Amino acid sequence: MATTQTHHSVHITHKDHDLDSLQVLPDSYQWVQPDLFPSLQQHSTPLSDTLPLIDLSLPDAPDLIGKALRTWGSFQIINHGVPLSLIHAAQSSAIDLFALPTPYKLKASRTPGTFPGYGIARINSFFPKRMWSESFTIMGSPLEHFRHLWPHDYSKRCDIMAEYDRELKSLCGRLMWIALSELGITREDINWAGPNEDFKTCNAATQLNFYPACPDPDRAMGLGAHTDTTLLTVLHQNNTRGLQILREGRQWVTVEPVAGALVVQVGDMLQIVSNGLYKSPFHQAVVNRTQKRLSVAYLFVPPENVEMSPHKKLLNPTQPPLYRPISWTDFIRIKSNNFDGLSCIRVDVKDEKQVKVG
Ligand SMILES: C=C1C[C@]23C[C@H]1CC[C@H]2[C@@]12CCC[C@@](C)(C(=O)O1)[C@H]2[C@@H]3C(=O)O
Ligand SMILES: O=C(O)CCC(=O)C(=O)O
Ligand SMILES: [Fe+2]
Repeated sequence: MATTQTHHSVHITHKDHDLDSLQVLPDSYQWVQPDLFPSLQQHSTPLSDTLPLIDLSLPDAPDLIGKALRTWGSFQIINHGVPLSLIHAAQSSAIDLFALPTPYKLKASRTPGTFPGYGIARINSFFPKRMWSESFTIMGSPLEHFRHLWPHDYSKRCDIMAEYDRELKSLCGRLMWIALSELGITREDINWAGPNEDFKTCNAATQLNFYPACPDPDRAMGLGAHTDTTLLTVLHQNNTRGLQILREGRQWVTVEPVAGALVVQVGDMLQIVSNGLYKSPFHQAVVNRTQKRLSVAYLFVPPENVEMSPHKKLLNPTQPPLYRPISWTDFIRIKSNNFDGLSCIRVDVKDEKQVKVG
């Protein structure tokens, strides 16, 4: 069961395992599925569904996106405008990074209490066992870290990541307006989209995730089930399966890799703004015996210190706000101690009648 207790540090030290070199799965990696989804066992009829794949260049895209957001909280897109060459360049930097000798990677480790750098996922602290993965987080410029990793070759790689950030930020801005207009929210209704109303004042992190081939994949977990603390997450996975999304709280559905496609997911902050009409789906990444897997996730978050709240256009006496206003900075702090962050900011049922709507 995921608890608020920290089981072990999320900072890698030289004593940690080099996953590539292990022939058997150590006990510390033998995953215990948390008791988070009790209904998973009760339903034996499979939902024979696949995640919607939407062509962003077609006129019916907004309508299809609206439907996918209300049901899955996720979809894949093609013809999204992000150059494939750029996606591949980012991916190949990630491949090079994780292939570096461990001492190099450790020189670029996350410092405690901060997000950027090399290490293991923040959510590891909520689970009793270790996850079969490594990650590198970029927030702002990766220059200081990249200088350690590639002393002679960091500048070109910084440029690629800066370009990736620009392209993905502009895609996220487009997707935000589609998601909001499907709820009847227009440009006049949002005061935190920035001077050009393109959400460029939002922040973002690019997370490189690496899952080495695993000697005992059925008993291991790449990245445990979680929801993202974002408005939107836009993810590219290489051609190896692994990402699974929890459908209707009752079945894990594998997201099939589609060349050049990007997976879009609702994060907790958009669940708050949409007052629960869009839900951030639980997702996890499983591993396999023969292939290494790589994903590049773009985590798009609200501007700093701006409170997000259920949008007033969505509220009425029968639909009161479900969450109290909160900034990303305060919410990520809550989530660092609580696995289920949203339940901490839910407006109590008994208080609901007293909340003024308008
Ligand atoms: C912008 C973000 C979002 C973060 C924190 C910060 C930088 C790294 C992100 C992730 C990426 C991997 C899953 C996650 C759960 C994790 O452990 O680190 C994410 C987390 C969150 O969504 O809460
Ligand atoms: O590797 C994946 O497919 C999932 C990554 C993920 O969930 C994340 O980075 O937040
Ligand atoms: Fe995630």
